[in-house]
Amino acid sequence: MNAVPENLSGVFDHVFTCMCRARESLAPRLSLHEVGTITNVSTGIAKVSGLPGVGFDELLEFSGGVSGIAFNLDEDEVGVVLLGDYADLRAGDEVRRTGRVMDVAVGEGLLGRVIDPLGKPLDGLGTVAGSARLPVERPAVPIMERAPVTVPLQTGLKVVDALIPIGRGQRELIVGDRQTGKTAIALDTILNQRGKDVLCVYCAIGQRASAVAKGIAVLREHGAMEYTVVVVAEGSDPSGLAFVAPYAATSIAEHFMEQGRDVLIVYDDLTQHARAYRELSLLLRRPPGREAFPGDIFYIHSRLLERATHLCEERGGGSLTALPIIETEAQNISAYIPTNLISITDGQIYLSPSLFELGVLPAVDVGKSVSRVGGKAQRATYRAVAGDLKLAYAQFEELETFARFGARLDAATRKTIEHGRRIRACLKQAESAPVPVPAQIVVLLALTAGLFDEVALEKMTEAQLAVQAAAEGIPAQIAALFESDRKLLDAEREIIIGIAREALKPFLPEQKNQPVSQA
Ligand SMILES: Nc1ncnc2c1ncn2[C@@H]1O[C@H](COP(=O)(O)OP(=O)(O)OP(=O)(O)O)[C@@H](O)[C@H]1O
Repeated sequence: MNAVPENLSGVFDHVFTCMCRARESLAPRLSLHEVGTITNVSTGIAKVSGLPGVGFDELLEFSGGVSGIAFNLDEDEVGVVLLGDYADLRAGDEVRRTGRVMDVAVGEGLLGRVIDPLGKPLDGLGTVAGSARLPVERPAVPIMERAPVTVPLQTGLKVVDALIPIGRGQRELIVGDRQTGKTAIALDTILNQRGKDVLCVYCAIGQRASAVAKGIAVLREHGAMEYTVVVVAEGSDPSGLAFVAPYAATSIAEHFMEQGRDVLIVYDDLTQHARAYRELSLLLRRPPGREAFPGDIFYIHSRLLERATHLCEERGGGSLTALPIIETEAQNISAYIPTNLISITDGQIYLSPSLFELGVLPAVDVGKSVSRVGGKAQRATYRAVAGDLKLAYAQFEELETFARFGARLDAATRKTIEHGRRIRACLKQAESAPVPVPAQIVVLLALTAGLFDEVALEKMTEAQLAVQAAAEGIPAQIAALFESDRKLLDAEREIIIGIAREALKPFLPEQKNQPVSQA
């Protein structure tokens, strides 16, 4: 306690100071809150008046805990996209400004969780413990802070890793008709990141609840949820949630990337995202353009995918690889949304319904697929084998069309076709069964060396599984080279081919199944 001064004026001073302090502590703290009213509510949209100071993208609070984003700022009305159940909202209800933009919880606590784009848990495992919050809309990393794509992101799918390689920090589109295995490719890639120090974010947009549950079950079954965050906006959720879902998922992924981690994000799928945005824009009476999409439909996807990158060393060297999925109708990849996405991304994996019907799974059409930057990230061993393979496969596809007409073929052409059929058989792969790098390399080397050419087509699946299993026998010092930038020496190649030859013995015709002399 302060001592009371001895002279009288000092006492007055002291009393006065105390009174001032007391008044300050009693004074009510006033802060201004703008409160508006709803003038109209329709499907996922509200019109609000009486908020003259509201900013674009500002988060607004409605009664019942529903939030919304200020989307259209007109002179006397604000068009708001609703982010929750709007059934109880009525014209005349109050709307409050929050003075902030929408943000989402981020951090390690989200790994293994299934959440909605607002960060609410959907898995019944209690509240989500984020370590920080980040705005859902963030500017992309400036060019000067980006590094070239140099490290491969193994998908575990032979056809992709060998022929359409993806690098960490790349954006590779997965495009195809309905039910052609688009989700399966993305999920397999996530499964293959187990033990590879890559965190994953799977963002399901506008899908049926059963399809999402199936995907999550696959991830759980293979122990992939430990390093994965699942962000879900189901088909039955308001369009506003579907619209913000990929941005929120990207902020979650970016947080890991900024800590120097490698991250993979899957957007399944952006066709539904574009449709949700079209619905909101039409309800907000924005002018429709081609296919009734609003004028800024390209921008909503480019600003999203531009956030995927490989950061330079000064920024921690993390990376964010994006696998957006797009659904086409009747194989029309030149429709509006697919062409937009093709031009934004660094390549595409095209899935063909005709290959799917023929049972060539994954149904990747190698001719229409491309990876514009991943080739530079591909390891030297892969590049050496994959170069020959791509050429041989392209030749085969061309010749196969002629062969269908029953034309009489010369011996060389027949050989090319038979070899091509074996390449196709080797690139087939079951779902949820990613193949590790050594097993892929031994199969690909055996293929290019023509070892499979003597195996009957109907025995190919079994034969290549045997070769894959034999990869266990590759000496450790050679297996270590697969991760390095050095090409295999001829002697090392021979060792691997010898292992494959041994594994293939039981599948060769009788007369060939003799002990092979070294000569
Ligand atoms: N490599 C594979 N081997 C066997 N079956 C597969 C393979 N890839 C996909 N499938 C099967 O094909 C079907 C369609 O796969 P998926 O759901 O991934 O396709 P989609 O194109 O994502 O479908 P949608 O258009 O509904 O999103 C599924 O039943 C899946 O099990």
